[in-house]
Amino acid sequence: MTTDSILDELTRLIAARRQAEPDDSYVASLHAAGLNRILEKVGEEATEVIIAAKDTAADADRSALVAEVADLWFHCMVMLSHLDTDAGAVMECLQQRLGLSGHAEKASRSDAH
Ligand SMILES: N=c1c2ncn([C@@H]3O[C@H](COP(=O)(O)OP(=O)(O)OP(=O)(O)O)[C@@H](O)[C@H]3O)c2ncn1[C@@H]1O[C@H](COP(=O)(O)O)[C@@H](O)[C@H]1O
Repeated sequence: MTTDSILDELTRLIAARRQAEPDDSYVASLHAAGLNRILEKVGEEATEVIIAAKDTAADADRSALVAEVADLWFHCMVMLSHLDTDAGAVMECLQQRLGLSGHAEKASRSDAH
């Protein structure tokens, strides 16, 4: 599977699981618990990414870090779905930024002020 198709498939799965029974689906249980619970999970997973990155710095094995980033991306995707958008919108945003230096973008914002 390509990276694009994995993201598309996960986006489709997450949208479909929104209608499932919370007992049958982790995604449905997050929606049922509500936005605050989803945001709590995003915060927890972000913290776990930071801890894994610190631990990884002195280690050759990146697998724990990669797994924590996967957890964070997944929970962000559930958050986007809960708020009626998806990873496709984020990809479009990133596509528009391709080739635009972060420094140049920031300078263009301060010029506008
Ligand atoms: N990619 C994921 C995925 N990544 C992580 N997780 C779950 O996210 C949870 C993360 O939990 P934590 O790491 O915080 O550990 P925990 O101890 O369970 O956390 P607490 O809830 O106790 O705080 C675990 O239950 C993982 O199984 C995921 N659950 C589902 N998916 C995808 O979503 C699809 C639909 O899932 P269901 O809705 O469960 O059918 C699946 O087919 C997968 O493709």
